[in-house]
Amino acid sequence: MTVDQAQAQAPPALAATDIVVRFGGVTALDRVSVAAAPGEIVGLIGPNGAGKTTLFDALSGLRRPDAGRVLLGGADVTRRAPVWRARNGLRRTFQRQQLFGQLTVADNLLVAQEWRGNHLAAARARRAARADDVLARTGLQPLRERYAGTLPVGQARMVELARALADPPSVLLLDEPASGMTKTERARLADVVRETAQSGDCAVVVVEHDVGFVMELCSRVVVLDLGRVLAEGTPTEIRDDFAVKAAYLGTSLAGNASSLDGG
Ligand SMILES: Nc1ncnc2c1ncn2[C@@H]1O[C@H](COP(=O)(O)OP(=O)(O)OP(=O)(O)O)[C@@H](O)[C@H]1O
Repeated sequence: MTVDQAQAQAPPALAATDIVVRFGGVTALDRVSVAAAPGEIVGLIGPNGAGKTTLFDALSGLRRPDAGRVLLGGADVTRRAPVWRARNGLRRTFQRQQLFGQLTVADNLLVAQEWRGNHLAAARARRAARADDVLARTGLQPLRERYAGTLPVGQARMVELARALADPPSVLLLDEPASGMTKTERARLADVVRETAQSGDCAVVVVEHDVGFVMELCSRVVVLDLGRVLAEGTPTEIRDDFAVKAAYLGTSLAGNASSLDGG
């Protein structure tokens, strides 16, 4: 069975249907639906203010939608708190970093596993081994004893990703993970995300302003504009979609229209 066939058969790890979020008179999301299967990497792009972060907030439980449903592994979690979703496999990073700056890199990864609450020596050793494994996979081993708050932005972003992986996720939401990263860091980020999706059977949704990065990394792309799904398809289909180009032109992201053309 090919990966595509397996994904077609598997129930979505994450599915949101007809999500509506309003802020007073502003409809930030207007019946938005999005799904991601285990092993799939979905890109979520759109101009500033399109509703990308609001959708992540609804998916992760930080904002209760005015309408619509969020399913995690087939279970309706719409009314579940963020912590419940996190304990059931959903992890998220934020547009603005949310690291524990006064802890070391290694401790950031250990804290992420504390909710398991088992403090027997064997359990602690398992958590430390898992943190070591993730630090190695993300190239962060040399920084393990550094305070997270002292790291440059690209490395700090990688620590955020590593912390999200410290306890294996079934769904991973990444909000602008590549922002502030060097080219080398981006390449590593892409490798780690691919590996997480494939070997961890994890559904990944990536919000990223770097459209070229999204087109390279994702097998499917959803384009939001003014709180609605403007287009959805493979990177090639999205590149060819005139409406997508029109949405990007005339916004502060106009420069990315050329990324749509150039890949
Ligand atoms: N807390 C809030 N109160 C009022 N309006 C909000 C709030 N959060 C978001 N909005 C509005 O909702 C809409 C969607 O915002 P959102 O931040 O989700 O967009 P975005 O696509 O993530 O944008 P960006 O790419 O700039 O991060 C915008 O019109 C924004 O002004």
